[in-house]
Amino acid sequence: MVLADLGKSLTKAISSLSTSLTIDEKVLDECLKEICKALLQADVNVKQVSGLRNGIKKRVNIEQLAAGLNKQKVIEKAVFDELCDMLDSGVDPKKVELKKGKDKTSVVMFVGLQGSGKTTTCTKYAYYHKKKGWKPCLVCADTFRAGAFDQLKQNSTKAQIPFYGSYTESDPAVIAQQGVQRFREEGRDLIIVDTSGRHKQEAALFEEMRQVAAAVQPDLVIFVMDGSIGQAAFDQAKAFKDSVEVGAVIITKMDGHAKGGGALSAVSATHSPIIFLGTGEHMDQFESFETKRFVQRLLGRGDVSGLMEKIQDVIPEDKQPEMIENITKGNMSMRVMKDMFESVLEMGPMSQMMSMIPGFNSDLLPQGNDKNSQLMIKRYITIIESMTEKELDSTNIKMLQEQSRILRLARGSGRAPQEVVALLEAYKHYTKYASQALKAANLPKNMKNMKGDIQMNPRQMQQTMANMSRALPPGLLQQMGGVAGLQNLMKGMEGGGMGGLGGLAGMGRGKRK
Ligand SMILES: Nc1nc2c(ncn2[C@@H]2O[C@H](COP(=O)(O)OP(=O)(O)OP(=O)(O)O)[C@@H](O)[C@H]2O)c(=O)[nH]1
Repeated sequence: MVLADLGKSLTKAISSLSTSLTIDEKVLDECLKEICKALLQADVNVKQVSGLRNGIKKRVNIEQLAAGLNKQKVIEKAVFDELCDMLDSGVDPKKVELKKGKDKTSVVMFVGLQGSGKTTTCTKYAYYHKKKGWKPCLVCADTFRAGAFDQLKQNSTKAQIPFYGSYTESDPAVIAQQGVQRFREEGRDLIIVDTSGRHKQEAALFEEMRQVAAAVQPDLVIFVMDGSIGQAAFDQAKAFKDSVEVGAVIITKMDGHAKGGGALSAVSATHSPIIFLGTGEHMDQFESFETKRFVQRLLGRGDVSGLMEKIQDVIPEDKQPEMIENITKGNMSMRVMKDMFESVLEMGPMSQMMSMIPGFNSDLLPQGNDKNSQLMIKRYITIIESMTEKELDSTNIKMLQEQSRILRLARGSGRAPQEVVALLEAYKHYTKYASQALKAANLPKNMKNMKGDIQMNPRQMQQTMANMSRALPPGLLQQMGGVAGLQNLMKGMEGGGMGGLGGLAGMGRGKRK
């Protein structure tokens, strides 16, 4: 999970309240001390930390709290609200959201220092929008770094996104203008322009940025910065904002960097909205940022809306009702199972998805296991691909388990017979428990509502996840810490594992966007 350590420390500090017999000023101060320590360790600026502390104290006046009020819940809510305030730039991210329109082309220009992850992020941003139905394309206006052209070209080929660049033209403004013109003529609706970086903020970089901006007249300028620099992000973000009209910020390298929290709060303090976070080197390690959802996740409450958004991204809308209905009724064919596996692969790393589920702890997935589970799913898909049409559409497990069939499938897919057996076992688990899980969550109804509110309360979510966990293929279950790991998890979800934040339950049911 993003900022896992900070999240753990905050949750621990809040949970400590539940172990005190009475919550008085002293207990509150102790809890606040731990919260402040965690934030300072994440490199959040001292002034901001002390502001947050005072803010919580103001919101929670222990002496004046009416008797009978649940003090712990009042404190939890105050912590949540103050963290949201600290990470809120004051600018509504919706204002900078790209709007799709008939015959409309949006031009987005990326700026940032060298090595900040700008080029990687351009492709992630293009890929993200491609999955949402846009027709993105990439223009390389970075003539400063020799390898930039090839890097962006390679990335765009991998993501199957059109690319424009030049080995011979040395003026970035000219390349940018030519690329934008070409793609406008081709009817692309999102043109992303990657610009040069420099090792440090210098006049030449800012001048070049202004020239490219004048040439392409961007609808949005996105500043990309490296999250590992912590609170130093404030000066950097401000310098870019003062030199070119920065509309939004993307913070990269939020995976595994202790200082990420500092970077987030520092950028918000410059009043620039953060719209995405980079959480790894791969194309799908990219998450949209929304303050409340982020804080919910930070405090172990998951991000159900984000998870639903991901599911919606990968399962075509017209296929959703049919797929959900089939699974709910327990009529899942191997063909549907293959669609599901493919969707899981597209959704990105398992650990990222897990961290969006309330109460799930990213620690449950041992490091490096994302790759193993993806590999296993790919093998299952290979086996399914060697099935006949009749087998693909069958829901008759007995027929699929015939020995001669297992051997034929193993030969046809080049996999071991044991792997075919494992796939059939996984299929059995899925059909049984996925159906129960969807019924418990009333998903067929909720799928229809997804554009609006998500009507799943935390208890339903726990039930759903309990069933879903049982539906996991045995190998995958093992990688998640086995049955013991899951039992711990479920216990945690029922008790303080949701960060002891059960009282904030209603807040999870907000709007999607
Ligand atoms: N761990 C991690 N690495 C990242 C992330 N984003 C980018 N990187 C890596 O950071 C390094 C620099 O990324 P680039 O995209 O080449 O940086 P750049 O800002 O375009 O550099 P210039 O083109 O020289 O300006 C590469 O090794 C990327 O793989 C991220 O979110 N997490």
